[in-house]
Amino acid sequence: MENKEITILSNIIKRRRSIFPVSYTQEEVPVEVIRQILESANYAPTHKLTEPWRFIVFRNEGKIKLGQELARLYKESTPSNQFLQKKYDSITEKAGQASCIITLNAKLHSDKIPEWEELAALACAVQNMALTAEALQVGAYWSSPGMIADLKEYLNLGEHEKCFGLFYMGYHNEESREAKRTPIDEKIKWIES
Ligand SMILES: Cc1cc2nc3c(=O)[nH]c(=O)nc-3n(C[C@H](O)[C@H](O)[C@H](O)COP(=O)(O)O)c2cc1C
Repeated sequence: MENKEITILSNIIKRRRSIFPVSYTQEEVPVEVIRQILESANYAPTHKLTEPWRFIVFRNEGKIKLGQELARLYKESTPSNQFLQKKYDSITEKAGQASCIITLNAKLHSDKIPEWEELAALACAVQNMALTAEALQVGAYWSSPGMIADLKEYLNLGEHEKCFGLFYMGYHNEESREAKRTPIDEKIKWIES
């Protein structure tokens, strides 16, 4: 008998693609849908149950201001001979195109476990979000521009909190596309004796 659960899960995993703001429609992702996506994040595995994932959801004027701050940080941190006006403009444009931007933060517990384990747990949480978004037909992608290292003050993060990315989301009109991956067999070694 066909196992429906594995078929559904496998389809969602393989179908999920990073969908970028340029493809988002202007239809708003409702707060309940955002909450449903974040609820999935909360079920990620977590060593010593530190549950390090923390999120700040930017919508409406909030996301526009975040875009302006990211653009300002880009300008501030880029030598004038490397500064690109096109890139500067695209940062605020992306914030305008997205329905919401979620900052992907982690609360570190350096007395309990190393930072990489907290980051790994956050990444598991983000994958849960991405798969849930796909199942709800919401486009999303994890963005990790250099400016996130300088966002701490703007985000008012605690002493032990760190930002590891931005999760852009929006309904979209993109055709489904195949994943670009080399075969898994090239990445597995079997040892049986
Ligand atoms: C930790 C992490 C950071 C990423 N940062 C960026 C980024 O800054 N810019 C970008 O265009 N894509 C970023 N991506 C998305 C990748 O480009 C994308 O996952 C990859 O091209 C594979 O495509 P797929 O997600 O559609 O399978 C990031 C993905 C991960 C997991």
